[in-house]
Amino acid sequence: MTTTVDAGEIAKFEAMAAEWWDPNGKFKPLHMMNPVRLDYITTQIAGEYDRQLGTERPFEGLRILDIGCGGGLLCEPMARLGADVVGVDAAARNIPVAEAHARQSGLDIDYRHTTAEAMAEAGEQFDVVLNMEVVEHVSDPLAYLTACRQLLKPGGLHLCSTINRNPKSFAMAIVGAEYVMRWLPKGTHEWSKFITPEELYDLMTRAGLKPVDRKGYVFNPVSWKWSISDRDLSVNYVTAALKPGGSAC
Ligand SMILES: C[S@@+](CC[C@H](N)C(=O)[O-])C[C@H]1O[C@@H](n2cnc3c(N)ncnc32)[C@H](O)[C@@H]1O
Repeated sequence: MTTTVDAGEIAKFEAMAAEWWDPNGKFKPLHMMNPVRLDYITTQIAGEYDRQLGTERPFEGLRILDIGCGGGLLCEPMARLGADVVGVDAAARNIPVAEAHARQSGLDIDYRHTTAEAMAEAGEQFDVVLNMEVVEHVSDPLAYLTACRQLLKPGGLHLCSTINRNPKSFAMAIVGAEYVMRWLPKGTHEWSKFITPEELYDLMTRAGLKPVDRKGYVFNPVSWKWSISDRDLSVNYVTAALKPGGSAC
């Protein structure tokens, strides 16, 4: 089995593992983006599986995999919405941090230290694969996305966010976030590993997924808030894709 794990990238996340749940720590940008990420994720899942947001446990009965789950910033809200959640990360130290937080929150989440390809080889299947801010950290994005597709049931939903590659994303995501605002440790991101939306659509298609939507996440420095944009995918963006075959419902 080939691995898509980039050991250098994983070492960076191992070193920061204790800070996952500190809103002012090294994962501050993810905490700041979480409301818009969750807005997109919940809307897409509810639309695909015909669930009513605002009701109690609308995701009951859905099996969701959060691949590259980190400390569980997305697993926990999915579990609160009633989903059966598996969180997987290649960085071993993330797992006890995520488990301890879920325990404190009274949530039952199945966290595992493994990889997408190992899970796919074991034949695991999910209704939804969340693949948020991970693809820019793997060694082989095509092999990684192929494993993500294998992990979906036919008709299943793949949600993937990452960072565009252009001069603006270099200025914002690396110079701005790492050197000026110091939201992230220097060296967290490698600009050359960023992926344009066109490249991601092409990779997903080659991996056997059918892209169906893409949106940008845009930061407003005046309101200090993130919002979702139909047009501006110049830095952070998110995509939805389906595994062909079968019906999602
Ligand atoms: C930027 S963090 C995103 C965490 C989480 N998805 C979120 O958005 O809150 C990237 C995570 O992906 C994990 N990771 C990187 N490469 C991976 C791989 N090949 N398989 C599984 N996890 C990986 C890292 O250990 C890290 O926890």
